[in-house]
Amino acid sequence: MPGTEVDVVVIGMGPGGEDVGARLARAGLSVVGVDARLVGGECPYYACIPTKIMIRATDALGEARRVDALAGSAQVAPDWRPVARRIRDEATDNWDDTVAVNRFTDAGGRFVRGRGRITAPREVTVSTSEGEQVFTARRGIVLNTGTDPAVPAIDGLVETPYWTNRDAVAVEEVPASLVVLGGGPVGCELAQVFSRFGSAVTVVQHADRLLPADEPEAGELLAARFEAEGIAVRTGLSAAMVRYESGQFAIKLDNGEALAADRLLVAAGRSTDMAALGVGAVGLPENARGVHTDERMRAADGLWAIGDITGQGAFTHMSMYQARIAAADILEEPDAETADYRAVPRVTFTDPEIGSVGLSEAAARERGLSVRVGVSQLSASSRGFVHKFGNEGFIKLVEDAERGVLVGATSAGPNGGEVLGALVVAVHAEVPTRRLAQMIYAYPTFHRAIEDALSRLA
Ligand SMILES: Cc1cc2nc3c(=O)[nH]c(=O)nc-3n(C[C@H](O)[C@H](O)[C@H](O)COP(=O)(O)OP(=O)(O)OC[C@H]3O[C@@H](n4cnc5c(N)ncnc54)[C@H](O)[C@@H]3O)c2cc1C
Ligand SMILES: NC(=O)c1ccc[n+]([C@@H]2O[C@H](COP(=O)([O-])OP(=O)(O)OC[C@H]3O[C@@H](n4cnc5c(N)ncnc54)[C@H](O)[C@@H]3O)[C@@H](O)[C@H]2O)c1
Repeated sequence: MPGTEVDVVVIGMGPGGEDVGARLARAGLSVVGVDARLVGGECPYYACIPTKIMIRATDALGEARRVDALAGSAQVAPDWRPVARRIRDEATDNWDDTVAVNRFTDAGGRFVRGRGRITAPREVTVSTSEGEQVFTARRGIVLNTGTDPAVPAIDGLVETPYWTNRDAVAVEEVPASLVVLGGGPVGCELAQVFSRFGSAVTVVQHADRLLPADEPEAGELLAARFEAEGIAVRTGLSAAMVRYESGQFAIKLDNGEALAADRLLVAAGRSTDMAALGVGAVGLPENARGVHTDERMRAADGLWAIGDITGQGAFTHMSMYQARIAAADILEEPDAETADYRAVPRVTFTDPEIGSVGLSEAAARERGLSVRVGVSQLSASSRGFVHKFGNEGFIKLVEDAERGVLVGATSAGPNGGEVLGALVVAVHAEVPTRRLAQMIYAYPTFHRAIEDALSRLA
């Protein structure tokens, strides 16, 4: 079928898709952006922004509860309504993307709401509420279709009104009790949010620890804090059966243990459907979990892929980073930047915050590097002494001893994600650990623990 000719079609307008589309349109290309749901993707409407608004409120509650120990007395009466209101009114415009669509069309792009599918090389067919539209993309197609919440194959689960992150961000009332299936970043962040707002929360985690992608010390730290705050954590377990009757979930774990809760949040990872995107039409495997790209984000002739589907880290900053690289390649910019994944930062915004960059100790050893590790506890630092309640955390450094540079680091504790910034520079710029040890670290800060961890490298 002959289609409308344009320069580029962007399928999926997540953070990176919106960015690459606007960059190309501003550069004078004719760009069609296609999204089946909301322009901006998961991050502003269902993920980063609404959950971080929840966490801002949760952190305020956590600090207020420390007043009695530090500064007199404070009565804390959590109220979810301001949180729900901020998410609905300030963050998501009641899940309306008019502002984002206008931002894209003001940049010169054309937006089509519908589901896009690659039907031939450089050809996209979009199913809209008014029928099908076909576009031929002279320069090519950019895929930024993201992921959906994975729903594990558990007996009875799909017949129940379980929540995913998309439901959890829109709740108007905090449930009295909640089971969270999955102890990754989504499960951990939301478990603490609902617990601090009064829910009785149990986290059921299949892996043997919370946040298994991070250093083991991070999972242990978080499990200890969860236990102290009354969040039950069951690791090494999953649900074998789920039922929903009379407003209650009945969950049978695979060790036979029975749990009951008002709500069940499924936070067990993400899924993709490559076959539905039609990647087979350009010779890519349809049963893959994502799309493999080169360092210019090229996936096939006339096809670029960015964001979660590239498997380089499901983060908004990754999607935006790759968008910049893909745009430069499509625009054939001289000396265009290429992708470098040595220093990918990630922060789980629990209290304590868990920030990490680069390789974990185990990953560095698996690569055969000659590893030295240095760990410093924040509670033993001057700032930790001053901070007292809520001072748990650590800095862990992973050095490639042969080259004398850091290849990975973790910063866990109060403002752990902010302290991480210095470590991201160190890993990214390969600053010699000798130079880092000669730096002056302000007293008494949490980041001064980096100096202590450097002195412990062994
Ligand atoms: C609860 C939660 C919290 C998170 N918090 C953070 C955080 O604090 N920091 C962080 O960096 N990351 C966070 N993330 C991850 C972050 O949301 C994603 O990495 C980010 O949204 C980037 O995804 P993306 O660019 O791949 O696309 P997405 O944001 O997933 O967007 C993809 C878009 O493509 C559209 N689409 C899909 N298929 C089609 C199709 N066939 N046709 C048309 N349109 C289609 C979808 O409708 C969607 O709008 C969080 C994720 C979750 C679930
Ligand atoms: N702050 C952030 O940057 C942030 C926040 C949230 C999510 N994210 C990103 O979004 C992505 C999705 O996060 P996520 O936490 O949903 O996924 P995840 O894959 O990181 O974690 C899911 C966890 O669920 C567990 N699990 C899987 N099946 C299970 C089952 N049947 N029963 C019990 N546990 C089970 C796994 O062991 C795993 O640890 C991640 O890649 C993450 O990096 C980032």
